[in-house]
Amino acid sequence: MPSPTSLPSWKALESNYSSISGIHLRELFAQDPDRFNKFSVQFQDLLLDFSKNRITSETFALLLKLAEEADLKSWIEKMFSGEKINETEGRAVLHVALRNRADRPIFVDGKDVMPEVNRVLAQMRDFTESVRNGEWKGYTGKTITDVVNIGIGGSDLGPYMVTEALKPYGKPGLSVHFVSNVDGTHIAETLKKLQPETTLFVIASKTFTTQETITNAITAKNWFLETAKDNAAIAKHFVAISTNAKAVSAFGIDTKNMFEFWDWVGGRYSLWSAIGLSIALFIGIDGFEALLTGAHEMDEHFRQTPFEKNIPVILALLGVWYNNFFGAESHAVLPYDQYLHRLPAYLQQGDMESNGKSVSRANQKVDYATGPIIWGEPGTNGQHAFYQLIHQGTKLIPADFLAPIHSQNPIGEHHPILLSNFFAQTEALMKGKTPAEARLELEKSGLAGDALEALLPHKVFEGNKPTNSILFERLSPKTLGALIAMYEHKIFVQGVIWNVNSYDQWGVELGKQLAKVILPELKSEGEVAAHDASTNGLINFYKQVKAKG
Ligand SMILES: O=P(O)(O)OC[C@H]1O[C@H](O)[C@H](O)[C@@H](O)[C@@H]1O
Repeated sequence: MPSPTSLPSWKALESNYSSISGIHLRELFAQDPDRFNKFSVQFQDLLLDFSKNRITSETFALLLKLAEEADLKSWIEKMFSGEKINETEGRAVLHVALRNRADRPIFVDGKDVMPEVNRVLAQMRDFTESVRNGEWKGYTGKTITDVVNIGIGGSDLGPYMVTEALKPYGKPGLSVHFVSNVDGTHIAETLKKLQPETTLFVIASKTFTTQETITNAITAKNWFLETAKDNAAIAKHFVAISTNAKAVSAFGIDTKNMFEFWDWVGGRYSLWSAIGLSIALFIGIDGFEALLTGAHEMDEHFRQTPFEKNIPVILALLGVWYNNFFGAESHAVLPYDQYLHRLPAYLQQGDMESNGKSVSRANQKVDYATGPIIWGEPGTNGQHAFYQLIHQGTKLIPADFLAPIHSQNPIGEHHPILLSNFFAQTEALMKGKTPAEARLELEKSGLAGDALEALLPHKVFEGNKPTNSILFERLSPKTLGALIAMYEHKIFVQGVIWNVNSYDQWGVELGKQLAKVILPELKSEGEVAAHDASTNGLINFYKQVKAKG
């Protein structure tokens, strides 16, 4: 696979960029009344309007050509057929198998993975139903009222984001909590609200070696045993989700209370696996399967739709366009739905841990930009915080706006007000306000002379800021599944174009290694001198102040 910058379409895009970078989106809309129809796609209840992007038909054609030249079609087939495309770890990448509702056989090392996937799903069904209908009892015979998922990264962000997003579908009387941070405050504040006899702990860790998760799990176990005083009671209150049965039983959880998944499921792609147990407990297994169905349908759309109508492909190509040709460093995710408040955080791991790479699949340092910085907040909160910078700052921030047509809480005028802000913001970002328009407004307000001239430049909006608008009927489990899968495939396509392995994460290792060295130093007597002056200084300052009590 050659460097993307050597592809003919890349060169053509460079000259396309030179010819269109001076053109304003206003002009593009004025030139072509059909622009919305040309640059929007509908898939089921979801509409993607990408007409407010700085592209012409020629740009779009060249971007599609880039996908062809990057051999995207065959990469998609490689992923869906279980090829080991995570080369540095020698693993297949098969989150699509977890939601393969068509049960199409998918082989890894000559073995169809689907029977195992279905077995664990059936185990999740049995377990979640018995907890939800009260058959599963705690050690004193009470039903479970609280589920605490202990996990971090991919073993936290997905289930947390989804249970927040699907709150209206949750079972009344059953609450879910998430503890991820090793900061004792996280678990302490969570446990304050809970009773050991009605609490179920779900210890979620692919490796079951993650320091934060094991530390939190031990604290949870100690807290539980302080009251239960009987190790046999653990079986009723602790279950594990992992690929590492040995470590699970070493921790003291019976492996019959373990839900398995496999090394071909990446952590940040694992909410579809048993890692989704807390989701299934909260919304029920049928709701969880609806989430899988939504994702599966997006998978099929991605696999089978020509690139020009393929939503993940289009989003990915537009991202490449801004990242590599306009030099945009970040990408904002702006959900106009309070239930999606954790989506930006979830996508930070999904995207940044996947494509935050600087070495190519050819094991060479890349000389082009790869994954963007992902950030965002729900609308309208963001409008009153950072939109100023998007509108009038010096940086180009492409953004995704997402919203449901129907609110789950249709109270008074709230939802039309929310959506009017969505539409207004994307319009304002696109159109801006010209100096002539701003002047007219100021004149109408009675301003004149030097005062007007001084204020005028501050009142001008350049506009020409690109946005994607993604509207969907309502935030159901199925639609949410489709939305998440849409972003997963967007990330995949960008990884293919940038020629990086989106499925390893070596960059998280160094800090872990060094923390292992520092932890005993914090506990030992005397000053440390083994690090650089800054690190020594910080550690010794900590020790001095700590010693004072
Ligand atoms: O599920 P675990 O094995 O506990 O891993 C939890 C997380 O930690 C790692 O350091 C990785 O950065 C993440 O990709 C992973 O999701």
